[in-house]
Amino acid sequence: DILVAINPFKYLPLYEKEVKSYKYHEKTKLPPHIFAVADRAYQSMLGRLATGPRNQCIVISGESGAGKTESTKLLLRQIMELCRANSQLEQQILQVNPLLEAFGNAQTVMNDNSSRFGKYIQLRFHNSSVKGAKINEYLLEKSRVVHQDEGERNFHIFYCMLAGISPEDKDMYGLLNPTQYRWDIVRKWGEKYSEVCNAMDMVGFEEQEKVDMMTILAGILSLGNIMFEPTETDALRVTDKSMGWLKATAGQFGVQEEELLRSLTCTLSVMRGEAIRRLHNQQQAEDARDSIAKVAYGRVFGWIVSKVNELLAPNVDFDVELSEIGILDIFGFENFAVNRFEQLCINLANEQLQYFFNHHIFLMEQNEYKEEGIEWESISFKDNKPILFLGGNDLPLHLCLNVYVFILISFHYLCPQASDRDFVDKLNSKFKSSPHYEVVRSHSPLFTVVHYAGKVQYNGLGFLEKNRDTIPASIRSLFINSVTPLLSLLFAATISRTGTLMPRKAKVGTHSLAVLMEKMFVASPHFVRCIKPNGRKLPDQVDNKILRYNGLLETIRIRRDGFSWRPSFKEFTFVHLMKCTLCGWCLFFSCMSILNTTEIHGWKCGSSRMFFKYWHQEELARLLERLGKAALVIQKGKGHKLYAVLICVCVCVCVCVCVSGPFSPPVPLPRKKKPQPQPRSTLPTATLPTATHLAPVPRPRSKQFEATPFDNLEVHIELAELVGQVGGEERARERSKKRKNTIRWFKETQARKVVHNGAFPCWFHGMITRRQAEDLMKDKPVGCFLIRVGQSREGYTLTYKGANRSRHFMIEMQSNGKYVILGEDKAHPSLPDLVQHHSQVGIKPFNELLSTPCGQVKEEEEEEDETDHKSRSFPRLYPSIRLAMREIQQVRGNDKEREE
Ligand SMILES: Nc1ncnc2c1ncn2[C@@H]1O[C@H](COP(=O)(O)OP(=O)(O)OP(=O)(O)O)[C@@H](O)[C@H]1O
Repeated sequence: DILVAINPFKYLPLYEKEVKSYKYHEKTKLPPHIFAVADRAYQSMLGRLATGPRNQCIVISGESGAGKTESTKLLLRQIMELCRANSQLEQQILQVNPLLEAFGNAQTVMNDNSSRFGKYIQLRFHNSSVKGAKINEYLLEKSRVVHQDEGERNFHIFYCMLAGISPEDKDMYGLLNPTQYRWDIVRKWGEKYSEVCNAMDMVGFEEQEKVDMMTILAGILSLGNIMFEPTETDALRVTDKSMGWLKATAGQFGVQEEELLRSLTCTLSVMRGEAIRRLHNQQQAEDARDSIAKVAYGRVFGWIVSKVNELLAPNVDFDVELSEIGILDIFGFENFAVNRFEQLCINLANEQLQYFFNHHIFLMEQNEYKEEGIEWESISFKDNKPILFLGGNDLPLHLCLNVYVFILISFHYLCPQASDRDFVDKLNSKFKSSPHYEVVRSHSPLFTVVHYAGKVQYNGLGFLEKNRDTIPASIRSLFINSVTPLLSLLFAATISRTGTLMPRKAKVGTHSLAVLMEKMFVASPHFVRCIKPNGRKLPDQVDNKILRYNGLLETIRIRRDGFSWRPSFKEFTFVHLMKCTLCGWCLFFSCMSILNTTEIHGWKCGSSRMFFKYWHQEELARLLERLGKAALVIQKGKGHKLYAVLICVCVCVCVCVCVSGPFSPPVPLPRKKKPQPQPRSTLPTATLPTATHLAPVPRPRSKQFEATPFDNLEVHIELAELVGQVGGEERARERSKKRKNTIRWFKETQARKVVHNGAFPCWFHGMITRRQAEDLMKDKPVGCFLIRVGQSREGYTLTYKGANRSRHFMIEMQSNGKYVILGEDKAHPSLPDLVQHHSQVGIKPFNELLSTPCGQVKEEEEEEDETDHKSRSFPRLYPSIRLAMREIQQVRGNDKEREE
């Protein structure tokens, strides 16, 4: 199937809850929808759509601003919805997009939120639940950090950071007002910053890592403000005004100021064992400055991606086989006023994708009709192979090297001294007679490529340098020796040909688009073609020519007349017979006889495979399901009672789960009446029955760890109850061990964070049981809540008094020390923060607010907790950053005075 998605450029109520819950694979009459693509990919991966289980890939294409990124987000959301297992991993995966968007997207003239990198997201599943995710990123447009054409902006993260950061953090990182930076950073993106920080917390970044990364970004901005001037000798110097910026950059990058200056103003090379120093002229120094910024930014981005991959790696044994759904969202086709190296890469990647599409939809399909003897009137299409590949070679697609890439690489190896002009001359002489290339007569090294989507003129200036993309060894070793471990790690790592950060040395000649193509070729593809209805980004307006371009009409024709599902006889009988075999039916039936038992029409039979229209697959899946049910009834009748019992048990469990809801307590089993918990005078809150007694007993700070609300009577009673039962002693010992461990974990790692002004907040009830929590809630108003420590696991549970019963929410502890209510998308640095947040933002699924703390008797004093401040992370060279910033402010002050 191919989904044609037209960008509405306005809100449409198409993605609401009820639309999400449609069962697309069960209903054929539903209109086309991006959620249906998600559903089809998910069900096909599980082998539920009358096909065997297979890896899937969803290819999203279209020009810049056509809606690819939005479609990717909707696909991800829906797939997560379909495999909903309420695990934190799903929320983490959803947070990856805002994170990558902040660092990899920017405003362009074509799109206010344009992806400046390509991504292939691999979602990994075991059975029906998601187990991990991996992001592959391609060709980040790093040059944007130091240069933007008119109407274009820098990466979003810089705006977010400067607009959203608190004054204290600004001081800590060494940042000034946006207007103080030469690289354009003036727009306000306040809220986005907290969104990005939350995304990092949710995914699992450590606090110190975040601080180091933000400090590097601040360093990139400071670096941009370093200016040079010539001296009487040959050497260059940094202008007086920008000396402070040099110091700030050195502090932020964690390197020596003199060494940074040296690497900007000269190049060191070793010849025959002798070190030779070559002084830079002003242009070379500025180029060195810009290239450090580009490389540092590119590596930070690569690190974020590899960190995300590490944090979202599947946590399963190696021998567990995982299935996969891949989603490809690469930047769309681009044609700007000036098109550079980056545009050529982007457009060639799009060309390659178009070829993949043509290959699947037109070539493979029509070839199959011919080979299998199906009657077919051939549909012509615009083949873009000649634009892409070296003429006449018969290599498989993923091994073909693009002609331009080929020439660039050969230039790089064969003529290291060649200029950009030489490169364009070479292209001119090689392709002058090609219908897909036009020579441009000009002093500048210009050339035109006739792409599948239109003509684009490129400016070859800087092509060879950008293709080399190397940094001098002296700069590399400067950063490897940085006191900031993150920077040192970033520069010690190698970078693949497309810019991906590789912890170990990349294989020479890795052609990552080829690897991607290889992955996609072995998966079942689903295509989403995004269409930009007009170039003015306006809703309700469609330009006439839109439907004619990109071969859309031919695509629609082949979909209407063709057969999108073409299983071999073996594949078809495997699915339809094997399933039936389980119920003892139709063991030796052929494909034909299977189909003859149905009322499905319009399919065709080739010499080795079947040919079906797109709707046949769904109809067959429905028939199969009906057969499966019938088989169960028969099995029951034949005396397979065990099956029947098992099925009944499953149905009962499902019904129970559905009735009780995702967070509701299990139906309480009748229990022996227990004695009411008795208060222990020396311990606070946990076991005390009335609100007045629930007030925390303030204690001197030094004693806080001895006086946690633990070891209450109820625990001992429960344990005592177990002793005396069969195997009870063993179980009691086990439980007691678990509790002791949890208490130790709490005292050692948590107590400090929960304590406020020397006491535990009154909503914190220590280690009480679920039943105790519910008893405490009995007469409380709706909105009342408490937090308790898990009895057998290191973590917390929030008990909430809902409209007609108490609900229990697990609080997930992330590896980076953050707290998240399971299923929520906001991470919090502490439990008090979590409580504070959810007193204003409702908890899903009923949007419930925490309004009354259970046991609250007195207002908490508004005093800042010192422990909070002590545990903060700081940039490594914080004191020198402060000194430099003071110097910069002083210079600015002096300038102002002089002006006045
Ligand atoms: N389904 C949609 N509903 C409403 N608005 C949409 C939708 N899809 C896209 N848009 C609007 O169009 C803008 C551009 O979409 P998007 O960023 O997804 O384009 P793109 O194809 O990914 O572009 P690029 O290749 O430049 O990254 C969005 O910022 C949004 O305003």
